[in-house]
Amino acid sequence: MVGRRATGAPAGRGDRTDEAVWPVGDWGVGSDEWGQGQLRKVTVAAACGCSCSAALRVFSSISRRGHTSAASLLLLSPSRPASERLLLGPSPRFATRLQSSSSSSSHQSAASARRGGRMWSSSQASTRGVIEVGIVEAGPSHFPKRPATRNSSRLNLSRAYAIKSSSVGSRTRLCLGQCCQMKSSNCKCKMGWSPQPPSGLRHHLRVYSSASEAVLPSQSDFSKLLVGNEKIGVLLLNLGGPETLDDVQPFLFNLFADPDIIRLPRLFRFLQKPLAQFISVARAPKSKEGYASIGGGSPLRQITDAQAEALRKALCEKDIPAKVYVGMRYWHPFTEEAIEQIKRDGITKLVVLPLYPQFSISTSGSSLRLLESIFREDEYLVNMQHTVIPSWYQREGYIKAMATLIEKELSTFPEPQKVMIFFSAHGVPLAYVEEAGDPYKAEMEECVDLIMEELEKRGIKNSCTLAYQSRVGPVEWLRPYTDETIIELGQRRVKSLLAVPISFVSEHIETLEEIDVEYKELALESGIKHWGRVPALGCEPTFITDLADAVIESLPYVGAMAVSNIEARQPLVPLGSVEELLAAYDSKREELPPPVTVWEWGWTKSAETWNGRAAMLAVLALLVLEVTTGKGFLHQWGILPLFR
Ligand SMILES: C=CC1=C(C)c2cc3[nH]c(cc4nc(cc5[nH]c(cc1n2)c(C)c5CCC(=O)O)C(CCC(=O)O)=C4C)c(C)c3C=C
Ligand SMILES: [Fe+2]
Repeated sequence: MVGRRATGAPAGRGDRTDEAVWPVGDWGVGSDEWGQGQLRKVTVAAACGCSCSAALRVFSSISRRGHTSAASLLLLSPSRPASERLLLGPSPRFATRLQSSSSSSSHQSAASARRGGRMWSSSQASTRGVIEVGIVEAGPSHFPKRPATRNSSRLNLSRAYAIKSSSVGSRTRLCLGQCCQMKSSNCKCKMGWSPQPPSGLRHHLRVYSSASEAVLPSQSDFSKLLVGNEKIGVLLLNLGGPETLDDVQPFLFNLFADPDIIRLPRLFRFLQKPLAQFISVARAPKSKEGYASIGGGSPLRQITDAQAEALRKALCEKDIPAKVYVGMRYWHPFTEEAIEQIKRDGITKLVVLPLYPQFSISTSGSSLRLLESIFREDEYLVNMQHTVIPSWYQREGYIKAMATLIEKELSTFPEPQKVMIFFSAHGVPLAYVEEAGDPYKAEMEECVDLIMEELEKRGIKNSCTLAYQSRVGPVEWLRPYTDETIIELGQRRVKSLLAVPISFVSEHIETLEEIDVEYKELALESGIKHWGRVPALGCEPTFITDLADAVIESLPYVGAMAVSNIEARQPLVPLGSVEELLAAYDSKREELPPPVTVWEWGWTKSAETWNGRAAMLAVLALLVLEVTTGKGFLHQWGILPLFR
């Protein structure tokens, strides 16, 4: 990855919407509940990015339920020429792009081509604020009445509102961000739900029905449409960290007892807790040293709480009254505690938002797995509608916020254009990516591409590198390693490095100690003359606003539709239920080899690690023996007494 450069602008970003391509007469909302049997034509449309994938997901749900024979889905993106319509067959897998060849070259950037040319992917759409329309046509026989289910992810087409914003263009964002922003001092919903959204908001929203077309009156504005009588909750998921030095060992125990962190083969699962106990006790002294050096505990809780409050305010300013909860995976406030509070508050719609921009089995995946087990066993939660935003590294607001931080930090260097931008991501064991299909590495690389593209648009053309930090244990992790890369860059006479922590959105031990202290020291020793570090996003306003937009964009789909990303051929679905996301993921997953018991002889990469460790142990044992007994090779050769 060293020296990778991102070129070109993503397709369609910033394109002006052409009203002419909107088949206005043809689209509308099926006002019937799913399965009334009267629906001849249903249009699923929504603004702002999630629509394309949402339409795909509706279509895919229909396909999966066997109602496919006459159904077809036409996706129209107003930010693209009419020639780029997608006609989807019985499954999105067989998507055919109509007349795509004529337009693809002009609209597909090098970066999107590198990412597989997913011109219709929701991730790109949501990055761009595109409005897209999907039309499902089917006769009554294709919409048989569905029995009511307890499944929280049931498909309910009446919830798929058609929304059209009059201010079309690259920044449509459901209109809310532009014409309805209120100053935080005006924010009425301090701690709960405002009974009525403020009146006088002009959303320019039009809701179409298959029979008629009507402009929404102001009191039935968009936020009311989304919120209605629902009590909306947002659950922020994060890892958690020890708040005192006494918390360190039990925190480490919780972490290593997680089968998504230390993966043992089924047969050895009974060893999970004893192993966690052993490793946590063994690692605690080193970890404690680290936490002691950053003030005696992790700042993660405080920062995440502040982000939750900032997000609540941002949502409130956008007329979406919601409660925001924090659920940590390995320390207080535990996810279980957050869920109890959600139940006590009577939340009816929940948006689950992991605070990791990129998805990994070991982070968001682990928290979702926990949620799944909690949801499955609880009557209230089974019936509560929810959706998950599994990763959001591609969102425009996040990318721009990161670019702005980098730009600002670059300007502090004596020669900004000569600085190498050093993206350092938390690593994961290689087997997660190569054997278990963790999308983490792919998402990380795409994320770096997007940030570099954004910087390039601002005229910043520095070189960059991506490496992985914080490896733990004897297995091989994602390469290149941060420490080795720093040394290599020093040898290549790179003189200025700007470290960018890319997998975290808050400061914690791995930024404050590992990057700021250990890697800085290593860099200076390796010949780097100028070192800088970009701060984590924390409560940076552009970032928080973007998270709020992500939540708002997901609301029409809470409980309405969810389908596997794999089925829809997305890099990762922007939305889905916990259950379906994990089901999709699990169906692809292979059992990982055990991380600790792997032993290979020969000169493979992992054998190198193990053989090296075995040799070190043997040498150490000989040394101890020699020092304690005073006999051995070193004494015979007269070497050891020299050190006395
Ligand atoms: C994207 C972020 C993270 C990934 C991926 C991740 C994977 C991962 N981590 C460990 C082991 C440890 N992680 C520890 C702390 C820690 N890790 C992350 C983030 C990711 N981990 C955070 C935010 C924190 C909390 C830091 C804090 O301030 O408290 C620790 C404890 C700290 C230490 O002793 O170094 C360990 C251990 C593994 C094994 C893993 C993937 C399998
Ligand atoms: Fe970690």
